[in-house]
Amino acid sequence: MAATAQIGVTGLAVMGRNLARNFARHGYTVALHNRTPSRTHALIEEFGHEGNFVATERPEEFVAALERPRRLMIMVKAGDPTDTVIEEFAPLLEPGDMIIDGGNAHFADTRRRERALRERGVHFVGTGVSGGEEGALHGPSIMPGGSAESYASLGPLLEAISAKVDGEPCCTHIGPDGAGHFVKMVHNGIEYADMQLIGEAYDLLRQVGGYHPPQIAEIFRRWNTGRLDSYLIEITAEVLAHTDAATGAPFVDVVQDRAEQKGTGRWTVQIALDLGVPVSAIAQAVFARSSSGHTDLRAAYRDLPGAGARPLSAHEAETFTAHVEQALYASKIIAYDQGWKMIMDGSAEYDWDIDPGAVAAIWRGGCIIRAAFLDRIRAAYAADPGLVSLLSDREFGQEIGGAQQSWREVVATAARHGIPVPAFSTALAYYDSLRAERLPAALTQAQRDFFGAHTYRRTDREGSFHTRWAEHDRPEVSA
Ligand SMILES: NC(=O)C1=CN([C@@H]2O[C@H](COP(=O)(O)OP(=O)(O)OC[C@H]3O[C@@H](n4cnc5c(N)ncnc54)[C@H](OP(=O)(O)O)[C@@H]3O)[C@@H](O)[C@H]2O)C=CC1
Ligand SMILES: O=C(CO)[C@H](O)[C@H](O)COP(=O)(O)O
Repeated sequence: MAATAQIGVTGLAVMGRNLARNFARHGYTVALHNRTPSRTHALIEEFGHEGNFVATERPEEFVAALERPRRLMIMVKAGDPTDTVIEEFAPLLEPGDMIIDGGNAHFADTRRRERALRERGVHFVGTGVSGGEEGALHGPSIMPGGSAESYASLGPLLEAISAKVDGEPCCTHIGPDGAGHFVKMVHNGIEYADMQLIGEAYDLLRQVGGYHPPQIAEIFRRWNTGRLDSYLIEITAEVLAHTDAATGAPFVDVVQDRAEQKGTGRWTVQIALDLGVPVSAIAQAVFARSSSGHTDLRAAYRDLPGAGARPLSAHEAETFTAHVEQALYASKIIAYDQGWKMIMDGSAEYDWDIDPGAVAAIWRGGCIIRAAFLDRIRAAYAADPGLVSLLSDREFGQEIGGAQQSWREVVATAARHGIPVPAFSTALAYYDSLRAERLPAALTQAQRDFFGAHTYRRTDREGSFHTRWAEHDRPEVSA
């Protein structure tokens, strides 16, 4: 077989198929492979006219169809299937060739795979891809890791198929080995938090505001023309305006209220715990999904006493809606701030040298969390590349300051009406913890010293100290 393809894609389910079509639509010849050949043939039959494809069935044929250095993209189910596919293709490759894993792999797996393939001279490029099925076809946000050398060869192809904002590609080299998959993982963690916050806003507008789903869809549409302008707000309006054809009920009412997850949000929280980064809004979003699925616990708690929601008057509901918009925006700033802190701490831990402004820039288009807001984050890092927190940026600081009274009103109202708002309230608690002059952490340290002689530091002098709590006069000693 002649080596005519600039890129090959193996794994032709929703993502791989559309990425392959996107490459072909940009003029690249694309070799195709899938474990089950019928998917390859279906793609050719339906979309073969869109560009130059080389359909293959055997791994040897697939590799032989690729120009050197070979660029072989894997779009299969993350986890063991990715290792299976690597083991199948790696022996057929030569030094300088590239394997690009565009699946949602755990970055630790990517680091392991990159190390192993580097020993054979093959570049392994763990690449985050976001945008879902449509994004894959029309322009996703792409987060490649791996070596700078591999990016020099691969970058132009990925940039060509990525989304564009102001003419700039939503793709950049994130950093070595697992950096791309790490950043994609945090993207998904933020995605979980954003979705949970939007869900809480919807619940409040419905149960306290007394609005029906189509009215809430209108509110979201209005918000989508302002500072909350984002893909997730846009699709929420579409979902809420949709009527179920079978029952005539609002579609949202016929969907079971048990949220599922594939794992990237959970990984974000697990890794955040290891890094010691307090991503509390993301964690609450993960826990909210898991508690929604605990039907046994929900049945056990259902009849317990609590406040019930009492809809407000129309006039009060209008004021309340404005408060909810402020609370949603303020909480969103916190969730993104936590995500960025995690990216920067991960970058320091693994020596990746990630550019925080570049991450904001490539998330402005193509990805699920794309939002007008990301351009503001990009601008904040452009103004101060060493920004410790988004809230150190004057504009974000002023905005959250302006929103905080409404935010408190919303969290208090939710508590009074018995509406769970774990993400709104944890975001507010995070804000208040970090701005507090003194925290009860002092008491925690004293308790730890009492029961475990763990020592404490004093406010008035240097050093570590221990109080001998069991002795009568409780003497303090230097530790
Ligand atoms: N769906 C989405 O919105 C997004 C998905 N992703 C990630 O992209 C990747 C692809 O996702 P998606 O398109 O949804 O497809 P799936 O995750 O559903 O994976 C299906 C593909 O994996 C192949 N596959 C599964 N097991 C094996 C195996 N053991 N050996 C070889 N091939 C195998 C299937 O082949 P076969 O046809 O033979 O069964 C099929 O091509 C995943 O890692 C996913 O996490 C990333 C961003 C968004
Ligand atoms: O990567 C994605 C979007 O960015 C995928 O859609 C992912 O599956 C979303 O996560 P989950 O299924 O856990 O909600």
